[in-house]
Amino acid sequence: MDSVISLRNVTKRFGTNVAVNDVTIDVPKGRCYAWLGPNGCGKTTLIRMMLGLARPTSGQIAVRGLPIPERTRDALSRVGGIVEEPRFYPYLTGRQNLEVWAAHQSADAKAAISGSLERVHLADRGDDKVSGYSLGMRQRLGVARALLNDPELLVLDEPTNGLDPAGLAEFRQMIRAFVDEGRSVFISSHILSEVEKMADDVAIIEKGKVLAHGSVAELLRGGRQAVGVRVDDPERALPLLRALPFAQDVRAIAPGAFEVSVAELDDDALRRTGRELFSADIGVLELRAVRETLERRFLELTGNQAGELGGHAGGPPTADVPTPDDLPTTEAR
Ligand SMILES: Nc1ncnc2c1ncn2[C@@H]1O[C@H](COP(=O)(O)OP(=O)(O)OP(=O)(O)O)[C@@H](O)[C@H]1O
Repeated sequence: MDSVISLRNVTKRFGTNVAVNDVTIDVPKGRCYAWLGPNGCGKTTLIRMMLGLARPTSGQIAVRGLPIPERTRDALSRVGGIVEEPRFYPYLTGRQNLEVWAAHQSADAKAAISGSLERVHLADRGDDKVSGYSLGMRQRLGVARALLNDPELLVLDEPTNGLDPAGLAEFRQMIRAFVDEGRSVFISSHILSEVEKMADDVAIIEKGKVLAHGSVAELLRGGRQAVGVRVDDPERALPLLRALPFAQDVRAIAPGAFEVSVAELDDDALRRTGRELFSADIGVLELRAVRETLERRFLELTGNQAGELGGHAGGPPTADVPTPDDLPTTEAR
């Protein structure tokens, strides 16, 4: 596989605290790779090491095939990076900030300023002072700066922090456009739903350790699927649902609401579940396909309760729902 970043047994300790723990991954070229984990799991530390800003305690890092830190300068010549929040001179305009930065780079970087501002939809605000920018605009200006050296690889630490829904959608489109041009993007994030929409590949991290990695599609395929129903007569519905030939198990997830786990979630499973309930004259208030999400997968892997990803996860609505004694208990996922 052609990889743009390669990590081999990378560990970083701060005293007894292991911030990054024996990480081995390859980030394929031409894709968006997400490093996903809660606050404090070592995201910034890993990115700092990849950009030559910190040294690993042990292990090897290569970016664009060149070892870090020995060949950092060459390796990063076509890499744009943002570590933590991008910082700017507030009393200068967006364009002037880019000019200051480009002055330390190359003539090409200077020539790329207007194009970069356009790419991040800041062309019309480029001559306003950064002190008047929203957080989302500063994030985008950071990306514009990262684009000045025509990067093959963008490395962005929590780039969607603090963006509103419109800003998020715009950011996602921007990232996808880079990837469509054949560039590679490495982002860190603790926002599961965002990663699911934006990334091709993901590594799920807990306490500096990789719990699982692979393409988002693969990780989701391995997960649980179910038919979700809400009914007006749960007591009569439960035995009917349990008797469905394709039901693997039936979980109560809220008063009157169940999930019937199935091996294959197709229209037929939905149709037959509905028909069974209707024909027993049970009111069906809701009938839906429940597919695996990265959030569920993350919670399964970590055994965490919902919402532990720094308060942004907004987990499945199952964890705190009281469950009738005679029903199978809801597992924290
Ligand atoms: N310079 C440092 N000295 C000592 N400990 C550090 C240092 N930098 C990071 N750590 C510790 O390493 C661990 C990982 O921190 P890091 O900032 O990489 O996590 P993170 O996932 O980026 O968190 P956040 O999302 O909150 O920024 C934390 O326990 C942190 O306290």
